[in-house]
Amino acid sequence: MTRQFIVGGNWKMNGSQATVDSLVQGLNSATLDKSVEVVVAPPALYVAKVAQTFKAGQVAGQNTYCASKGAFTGEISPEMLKDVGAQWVILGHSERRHVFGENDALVAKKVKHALAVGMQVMFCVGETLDEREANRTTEVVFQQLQAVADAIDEAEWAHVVIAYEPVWAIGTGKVATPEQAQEVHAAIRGWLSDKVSAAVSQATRIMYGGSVNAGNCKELGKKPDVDGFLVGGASLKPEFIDIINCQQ
Ligand SMILES: O=C(CO)COP(=O)(O)O
Repeated sequence: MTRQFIVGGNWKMNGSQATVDSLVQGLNSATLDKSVEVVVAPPALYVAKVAQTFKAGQVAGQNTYCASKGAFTGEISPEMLKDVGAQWVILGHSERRHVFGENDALVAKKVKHALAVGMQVMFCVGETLDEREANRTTEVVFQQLQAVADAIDEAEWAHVVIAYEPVWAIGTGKVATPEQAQEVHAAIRGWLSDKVSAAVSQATRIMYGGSVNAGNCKELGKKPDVDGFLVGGASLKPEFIDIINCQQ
């Protein structure tokens, strides 16, 4: 089963109208590997603008709430993202979990709602350093997966990409080794086979995220269960193009 390689740029809370324009222009004019699916996730305020101007791929929101509308001050719905031209949303990012206190139950509700609306979801999982050092990596990741698996139907996995982002590797410059990434990706694929289905296990793409850059992407990308990257800091720099083209 060939899974299309996917590279996402999570811009997090960075940029301005001017820098967003120049990032989009840079990607639009670059020569990108056409076999790679590219998705960029600008801050919510810039999603509409990027959806209109970005020609090199698709656009994601970085978060949404689990309701269509209503008295939820400060939140946006997946319907709103879709309305302005985004097809994707990142959910369960470790910064949402650890800085904003989102738990597995809330993340699962958000995934369920975004899928019901017809969005594609990048669903993030990953362990903290303490959890890794206590040999709890797969226990934590499987628990995060289980919450979503309990909330969605087997067919809905077709619209989910899993992003394995070890918390200790995010924004720290400490990248997982290709072997560490492969080990967890293979465990996630095994879990999908046991708990969802063999077909979903084979078809679901698993991206790696955490200090990916132009220097380490080639080796990570060679691993059989690494189907792409979710890139933070380096997605704001010209090297994002090298990461997209890492398989050439
Ligand atoms: O959180 C990430 C992507 O969602 C990874 O961030 P960095 O690439 O900056 O480590």
